[in-house]
Amino acid sequence: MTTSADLLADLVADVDGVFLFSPTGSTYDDYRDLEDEPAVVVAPENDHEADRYVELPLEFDNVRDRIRFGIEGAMDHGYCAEGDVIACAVGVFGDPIDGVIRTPVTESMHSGIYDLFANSRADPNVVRDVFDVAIELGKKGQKGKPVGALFVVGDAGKVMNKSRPLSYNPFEKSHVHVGDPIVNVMLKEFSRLDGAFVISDSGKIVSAYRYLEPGAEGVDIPKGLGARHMAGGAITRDTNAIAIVLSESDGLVRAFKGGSLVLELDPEEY
Ligand SMILES: Nc1ncnc2c1ncn2[C@@H]1O[C@H](COP(=O)(O)OP(=O)(O)OP(=O)(O)O)[C@@H](O)[C@H]1O
Ligand SMILES: [Mn+2]
Repeated sequence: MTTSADLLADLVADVDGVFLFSPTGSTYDDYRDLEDEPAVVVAPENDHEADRYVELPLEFDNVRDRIRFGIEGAMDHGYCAEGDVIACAVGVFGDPIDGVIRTPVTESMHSGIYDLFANSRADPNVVRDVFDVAIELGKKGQKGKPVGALFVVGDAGKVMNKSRPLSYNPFEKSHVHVGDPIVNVMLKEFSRLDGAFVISDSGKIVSAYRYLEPGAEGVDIPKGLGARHMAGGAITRDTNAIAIVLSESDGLVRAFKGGSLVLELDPEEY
């Protein structure tokens, strides 16, 4: 007689590695002394001082994105490689781990989501802060109305060279950084107006109201997206910046790098 537990055990049979997504201390302790390869911890902080650790810069409510991020990060650290099969223990409904997902490490897992944070010119914390602003703006809108916004992050000198002002720059002589508490308020206020925000590698807001003029050649952007997304995508091909775009029409936050769409998030899920 086979029990359902036997069948379910097949899910984790013969895996090459176990990834624990934001485990509690006691869960991590249970795995600490495994005979096989130690588990990889994927979490916002390395609370348990795991030897094999991938930092999660955003919560990634979408479990697929979370797993993709963890696997790409782990590949980058040399914790797994193409062809491996991984058991990912994740919290789908909340904090404690409540699910296990078996996934092979394949080229198609590689969406560039890790690369976006880890290998951008801008500081990963700056990238995260800009995502936070875009997500918050997407949730709340401006006085209840949906707003769109375009943030170009990193390689600011080159971005400035490939753009022109649409209006006076309110950040001209200021030294405001994306992480500053006042910034959320300011960016929300200015996002009602046209153009892009330009942000430096270290998070300084260089300009608002920039009209981007990149070459649109060789840009691979899904059909149906308009000028804001096209300009945002294209500038990331012409420069080493990344673009984070909040769409006024569908409310989604998208990120572009190297001229391609690498991430799509729904602010309502955060
Ligand atoms: N080249 C550009 N540089 C900076 N901002 C731009 C550029 N092109 C368009 N925008 C901004 O995007 C706004 C919306 O344009 P459009 O509707 O064509 O874009 P979209 O990609 O469909 O974005 P949304 O999904 O928010 O509607 C414009 O009002 C303008 O503020
Ligand atoms: Mn539009």
